[in-house]
Amino acid sequence: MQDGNGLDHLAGERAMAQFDLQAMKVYLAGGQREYEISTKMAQLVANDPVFSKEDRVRLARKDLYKNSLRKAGHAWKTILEKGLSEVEGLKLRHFVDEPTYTDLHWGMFIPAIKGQGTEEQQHKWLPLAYKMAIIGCYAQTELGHGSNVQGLETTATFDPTTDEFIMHSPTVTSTKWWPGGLGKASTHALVYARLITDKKDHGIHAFIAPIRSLEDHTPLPNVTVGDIGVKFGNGGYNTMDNGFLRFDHVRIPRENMLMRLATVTKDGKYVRSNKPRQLGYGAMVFVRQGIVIDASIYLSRAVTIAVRYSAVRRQFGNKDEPGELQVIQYRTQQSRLFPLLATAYAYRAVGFWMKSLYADVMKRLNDNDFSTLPEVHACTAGLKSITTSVTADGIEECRKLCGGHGFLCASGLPELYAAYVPACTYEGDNTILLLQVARFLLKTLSQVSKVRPVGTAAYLGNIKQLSTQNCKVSQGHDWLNTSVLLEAFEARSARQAAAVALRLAKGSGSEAEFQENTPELVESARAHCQLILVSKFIEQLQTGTPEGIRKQLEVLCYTYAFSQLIDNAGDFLATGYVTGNQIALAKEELKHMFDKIRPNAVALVDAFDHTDDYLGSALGRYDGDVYTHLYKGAFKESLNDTVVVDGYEEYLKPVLTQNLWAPHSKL
Ligand SMILES: CC/C=C\C/C=C\C/C=C\C/C=C\CC/C=C/C(=O)SCCNC(=O)CCNC(=O)[C@H](O)C(C)(C)COP(=O)(O)OP(=O)(O)OC[C@H]1O[C@@H](n2cnc3c(N)ncnc32)[C@H](O)[C@@H]1OP(=O)(O)O
Ligand SMILES: Cc1cc2nc3c(=O)[nH]c(=O)nc-3n(C[C@H](O)[C@H](O)[C@H](O)COP(=O)(O)OP(=O)(O)OC[C@H]3O[C@@H](n4cnc5c(N)ncnc54)[C@H](O)[C@@H]3O)c2cc1C
Repeated sequence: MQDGNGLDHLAGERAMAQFDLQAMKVYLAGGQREYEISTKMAQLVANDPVFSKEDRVRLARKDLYKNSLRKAGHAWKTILEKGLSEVEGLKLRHFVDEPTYTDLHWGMFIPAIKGQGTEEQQHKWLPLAYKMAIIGCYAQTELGHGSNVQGLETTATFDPTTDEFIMHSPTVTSTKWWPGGLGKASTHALVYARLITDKKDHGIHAFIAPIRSLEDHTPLPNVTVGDIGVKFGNGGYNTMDNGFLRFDHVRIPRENMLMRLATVTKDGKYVRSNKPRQLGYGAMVFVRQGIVIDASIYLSRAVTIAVRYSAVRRQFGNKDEPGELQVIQYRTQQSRLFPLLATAYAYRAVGFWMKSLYADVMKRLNDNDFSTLPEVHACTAGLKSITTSVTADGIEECRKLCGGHGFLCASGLPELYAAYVPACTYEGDNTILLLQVARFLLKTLSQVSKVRPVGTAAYLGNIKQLSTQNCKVSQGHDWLNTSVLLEAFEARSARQAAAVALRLAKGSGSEAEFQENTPELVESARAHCQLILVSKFIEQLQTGTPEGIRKQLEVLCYTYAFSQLIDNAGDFLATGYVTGNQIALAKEELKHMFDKIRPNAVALVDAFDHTDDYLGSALGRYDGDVYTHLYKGAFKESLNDTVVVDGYEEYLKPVLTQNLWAPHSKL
């Protein structure tokens, strides 16, 4: 999608491409219809001055937030006026590209009501939420507890005399802290609190609490609410009003407890449904599955900037070629950049699969089949963890790949990083989530002789074979076989999981021993997730990929798998499945892959189809006209509003003129 001003500095690069660019764009968008919607919504946002991202990094917090409210309001107005569908509206908000209260309203508040509300409750709340007559947030985390959801302290005590719950924040640490949209925008909070009936604590349940007046937006009586303060980076996540919230014996009607999983009757009786209580964590599972595609999008933005810039940037030369070399020609640049490009493609493919996995589990849950829930939980938690960690590190690596200019906000990369890096913490701290995967693996292994593992854990059913047979690769091209690659990842993961399971089984079963082994447990969870990523990327390729792009996708898939193998060579070697020589052969194959990517690199990032507006980067411009725009950009800097800087008279002039006393001068 070219929106540069004519001259294409990257035309030579684009002419080298060896695949069907349009087919790749459609593939990455998830289909022809999705491609058309994306294109339309991207242009709609790019052409509307209200959505401009200019100056975002220079705005003070108050202005930044107000501007963000303006954009969110304008987005909603646009959706209504143009009669956009739900999918179009979602895409439009995506291209507005600012974290804001609507993310939580649509992404967590509504899904939680759908998942945990009875039909009657859905009937009451969803129409209000869908037309945004109320704005909701997801208020789970407190000052004292985030990861440990069972440790939350807010109470909801049932009062049968009035048929109400009394919401209360008994300690400082019980203050709700972090919920996005809570600080200034929300009228309602989905509050996770300890349910107490007749002095009995039934654990954590969800309640809808009105927190601000629908008349004038002031906090309701006995509700203390506000924004928690400025966060990391300029712009970034500061467009979001992450908030605090305290209740001082605030009464809400009994019907405001979401009662699909458990009910409190009028006379105060607590009745659990026969559904697993983990369904109360459903909104987190929903967002975690969506985060995988999101990771691909963020990483692809950074990679687009770094690839285009690396093709424009020239440093040094060699005696064999005239002029200076494009930095993308350097093997070191390729070995840092191309695996990230391949990773962005891998996460896209796996993200598509995640959507189908989620759709499948939802269908099963509707039919009261809960059998795949543990596997889906482990999968969404693990892939959320790996993809966000890799993406955050990848954005930072792309910044370094752009040299000094990457450090300028004009590169778009600092802000991208600041907006993205909290993904490693929200929706579950990444280590906590890997420990969940590890627990799942241990449980699966402990039952393997009785219960055949399914889905992404099915390979653990072959644990004996995977533990005894070693890798057969003897020449480089032996690695160019997806079964060989898959078996390597399966064997490494199975062996790592079995080793730590065995060590724990030999012990006393104490919590201390478990804690002692958590580093190995996290490593084994990571190995399992890397296997899922490689195997699902391969599987997606093998199911109906158009001819014009298959070869390139295969190259990217091998690049991804080989770079994972090499980056984790220590683990692979330690399991004894592969030898040092086999790893060395994979390294050679990876270089061959880089040679195949090189002529296609710019086209492969063009296929992500990011507009210049969405990228917001002088380095990543479609037309490659980097230097002109970096230079022009400097004149937008507020320090350059005046030729002589504000502060000269007070602070610079005295330094320059009061030279009577010069203690360091020897003259
Ligand atoms: C439209 C949007 C679509 C997509 C979004 C796309 C992109 C998103 C972009 C932006 C997102 C926007 C904003 C993000 C804002 C952020 C919001 C938040 O951060 S909300 C708060 C999130 N908090 C957490 O994630 C807390 C992490 N902690 C936990 O999840 C749990 O408490 C933990 C699992 C760690 C607790 O462990 P434990 O004490 O052991 O658990 P418990 O006793 O409760 O349960 C034990 C039992 O249950 C299993 N289990 C745990 N979680 C789940 C689950 N989610 N589903 C199913 N099962 C679960 C657990 O494995 C264990 O099982 P066993 O008994 O061992 O079998
Ligand atoms: C930008 C942003 C937006 C957010 N939005 C929301 C929101 O909308 N709604 C909401 O409810 N919450 C929200 N949160 C909160 C978020 O979900 C929590 O911060 C997150 O779940 C991590 O919990 P924590 O802060 O308690 O971290 P902690 O659990 O205190 O983690 C601190 C450190 O301790 C380690 N650790 C903790 N327990 C263990 C253990 N058992 N074993 C080993 N290591 C451990 C962690 O790995 C981490 O390194 C948001 C957070 C951020 C940053």
